[in-house]
Amino acid sequence: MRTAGLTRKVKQVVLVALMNQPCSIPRTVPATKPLLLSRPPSYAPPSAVTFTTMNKNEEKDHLDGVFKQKRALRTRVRKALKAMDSELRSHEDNAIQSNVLESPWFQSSRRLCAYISCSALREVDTSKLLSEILQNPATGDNTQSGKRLYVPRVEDKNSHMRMLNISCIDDLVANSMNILEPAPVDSFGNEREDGLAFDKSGRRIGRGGGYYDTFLKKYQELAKARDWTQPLLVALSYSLQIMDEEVIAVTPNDVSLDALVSPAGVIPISQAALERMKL
Ligand SMILES: Nc1nc2c(c(=O)[nH]1)N(C=O)[C@@H](CNc1ccc(C(=O)N[C@@H](CCC(=O)O)C(=O)O)cc1)CN2
Ligand SMILES: Nc1ncnc2c1ncn2[C@@H]1O[C@H](COP(=O)(O)OP(=O)(O)OP(=O)(O)O)[C@@H](O)[C@H]1O
Repeated sequence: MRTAGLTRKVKQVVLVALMNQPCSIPRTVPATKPLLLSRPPSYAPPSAVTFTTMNKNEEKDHLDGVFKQKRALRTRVRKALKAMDSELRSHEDNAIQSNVLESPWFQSSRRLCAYISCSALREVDTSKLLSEILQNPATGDNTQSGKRLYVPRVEDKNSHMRMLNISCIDDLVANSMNILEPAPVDSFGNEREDGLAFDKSGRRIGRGGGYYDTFLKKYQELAKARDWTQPLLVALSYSLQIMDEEVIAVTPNDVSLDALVSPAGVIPISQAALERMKL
């Protein structure tokens, strides 16, 4: 991964696509009351799966159970999102983006990784955030002011995704899934800079491709090896996507969130988020 220009003190934030990525919140977290989409499934695995106590067959059965639960939850959340009232959706899109724009951690961040929302997939809108970031660009290697934006580009079907730097919305073209993403080279034929990353806490579930988990794990390891500050992993979430704790089944490969932004406000989860967000 090319990481030119990333320094350990630079403030980085990653905004995660939360189309059907419900998150569980520890009960100790203040702020908004989590909405329970459904009752917890009868089979709720522990958060840290202790594979060491399982033999190979038990491990396989356990993982199959977890993936089955994830599929069922994805289907339920997808349906709830499709049925969501369009006025409520638009109200929540605005509230979530305002909450991000008003946050000191967003304002002070210098490198942001954000998904390009796809309304057909009912993802929380990011258009206002993207415009704000692109209107206030960092110039050259100056990381003291302005922001750099990195957006996802799927590289192959083996869950590989990169986060590439763009400086203008016109840098994006629709891919085979009808999601906008950047070409690997810019209009001058130069390779785009890539980079980004995260930390531990809130559970999440994605679309099942493993793209985010693979990417985040790799970046976390890189940041650790280079002694960089771990970036904040922040999920944008409609109210109905926020689950009670332990509802989401996880495997050891699932990367946890630092914080959620719901229409009602910012919900810090990890210690890193509590420190950086200082509510
Ligand atoms: N805006 C956005 N960009 C993103 C992602 C994302 O979830 N949202 N990704 C995150 O991985 C990566 C692309 N992966 C994707 C994986 C599945 C689908 C998708 O359309 N899934 C359908 C179900 C398809 C099926 O029937 O299996 C869906 O979720 O409804 C889209 C993107 C990178 N870019
Ligand atoms: N029964 C299974 N055993 C082992 N691996 C599986 C099984 N079912 C699915 N997988 C794989 O696990 C990977 C990650 O799935 P997971 O549910 O963690 O994705 P996700 O967190 O929803 O995706 P993303 O990280 O893109 O948001 C996928 O590549 C999937 O193919």
